[in-house]
Amino acid sequence: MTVLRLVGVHRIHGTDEAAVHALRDASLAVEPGELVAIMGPSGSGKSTLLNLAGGLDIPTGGDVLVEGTLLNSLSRKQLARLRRRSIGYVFQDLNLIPSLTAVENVALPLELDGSSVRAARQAATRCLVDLGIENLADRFPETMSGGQQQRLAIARAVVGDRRLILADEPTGALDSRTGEAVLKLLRGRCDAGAAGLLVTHDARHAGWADRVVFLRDGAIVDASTPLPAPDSLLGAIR
Ligand SMILES: Nc1ncnc2c1ncn2[C@@H]1O[C@H](COP(=O)(O)OP(=O)(O)OP(=O)(O)O)[C@@H](O)[C@H]1O
Repeated sequence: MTVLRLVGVHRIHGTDEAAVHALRDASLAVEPGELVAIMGPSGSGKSTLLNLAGGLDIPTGGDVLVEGTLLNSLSRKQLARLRRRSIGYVFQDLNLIPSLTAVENVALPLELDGSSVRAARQAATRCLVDLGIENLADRFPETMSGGQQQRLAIARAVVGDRRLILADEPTGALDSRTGEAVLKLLRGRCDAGAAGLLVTHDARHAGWADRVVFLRDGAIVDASTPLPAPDSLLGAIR
């Protein structure tokens, strides 16, 4: 089943003269296993698209469906539950909880969703193992490098088998090698069956995606296959 579908989606912020048409008639489908990069100039609507896909914002027109469920047909409570269960976010601002260890940070969304502490810890540990970062399990975020924190944020986004992963410039200020390692984790989750949307300004990062969707002034103006990322950068870690 298509994991994410946008059908003729519009988002207008503000009203009258102050109105900004942040997204215009955007249609997009992302299937299981696909990683789609979203590129475009600053202000072209990339974050708006991501927020709408994740149910953090409501379209002014059109439909957003996650695994066939129309988001604007849900009550607030149902939407919150769907977001917790099906959608993982990785933002530049990582929002890791400093007083919790890595495994506790990753377990938290599952506990909030009603899992027992024990089951949540087990699932979090499995997730850290899957992502190859189990060595971080008992560390607190402040003792980790930026790249380790970013990998942890990805673990928290994908724990519990979330089907849709939304990443807004997830490599932030990381050096290119660490950034590529973070993208490799995202790619791996998509290869394992999740659907991913990756907002990036960097064409090399888009090289990890199956498709690139270009936005300009809120409209999808092109969709293409990305250029392969240079072997020199990827050879060592892919
Ligand atoms: N809450 C808001 N109120 C008013 N205008 C907004 C709001 N959020 C976004 N916009 C406007 O909508 C347009 C699209 O913004 P958006 O953040 O989606 O672009 P972006 O492509 O993600 O930009 P960047 O690359 O700089 O993050 C911009 O003109 C922005 O100023």
